[in-house]
Amino acid sequence: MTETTDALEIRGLSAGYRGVPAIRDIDLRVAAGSILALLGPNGAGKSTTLRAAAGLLPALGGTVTAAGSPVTGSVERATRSGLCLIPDNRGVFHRLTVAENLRLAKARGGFGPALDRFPQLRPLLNRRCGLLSGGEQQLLAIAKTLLLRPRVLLIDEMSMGLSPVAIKQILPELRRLADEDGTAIVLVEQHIDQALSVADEAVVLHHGRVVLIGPAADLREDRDQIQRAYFGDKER
Ligand SMILES: Nc1ncnc2c1ncn2[C@@H]1O[C@H](COP(=O)(O)OP(=O)(O)OP(=O)(O)O)[C@@H](O)[C@H]1O
Repeated sequence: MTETTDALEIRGLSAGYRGVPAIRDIDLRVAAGSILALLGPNGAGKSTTLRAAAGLLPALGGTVTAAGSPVTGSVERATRSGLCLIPDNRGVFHRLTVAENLRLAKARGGFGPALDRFPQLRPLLNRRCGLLSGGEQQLLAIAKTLLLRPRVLLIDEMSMGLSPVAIKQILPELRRLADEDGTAIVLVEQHIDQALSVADEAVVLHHGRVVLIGPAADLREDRDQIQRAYFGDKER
């Protein structure tokens, strides 16, 4: 990629529920074509960070910029700037078929390009989404989002409920999306090794704050550092 500006820039972001911050002063930058693994123990604030970045939660402080445009606190502006969130429930409609779910993306050229990328979905087109496996549902969620040509893709709990085989199938697709389409991806993951295997950079949150940030390649070699961050040791 020749683009050098960050596709997603989060500065000093605080957000929470009923006015009580669950994340504080979060700084994150993700370049186009890059994958950031957002890690941390249960309740650290990973989902809250994604929701606030996507405008689903108002910011109590700080700013979010997507593809160069200010989008803080606005789903509409975030969507217009090409920011998409795949929530932990995948955001697919269980009573609709795979084809109907894909049609909802209202892609100008139809949903053919999504099937070219994920041919495994072709034989499932007429199946109701509720009858798909977890991995197939996640592939559908990614395929549907891909039709929107996201510049920034936020994925919450990517591998929740998926078998190791399904995870191994999906992670390279995310890498391809970043490498070939230049999409900036933030991946919230409980499986640290899987996340580090595909990410360029990783951030660990603890009690709503960033406690560790570094290149994924370095953190793969130094698991102790990640371990300590999960217990709240701040190393940056
Ligand atoms: N809807 C809500 N209302 C009130 N508090 C919430 C709500 N959602 C999350 N929280 C609280 O905000 C904090 C951060 O939660 P969040 O879901 O962002 O953490 P997480 O890192 O994604 O956790 P997990 O890995 O368990 O999904 C937690 O203390 C949680 O209890």
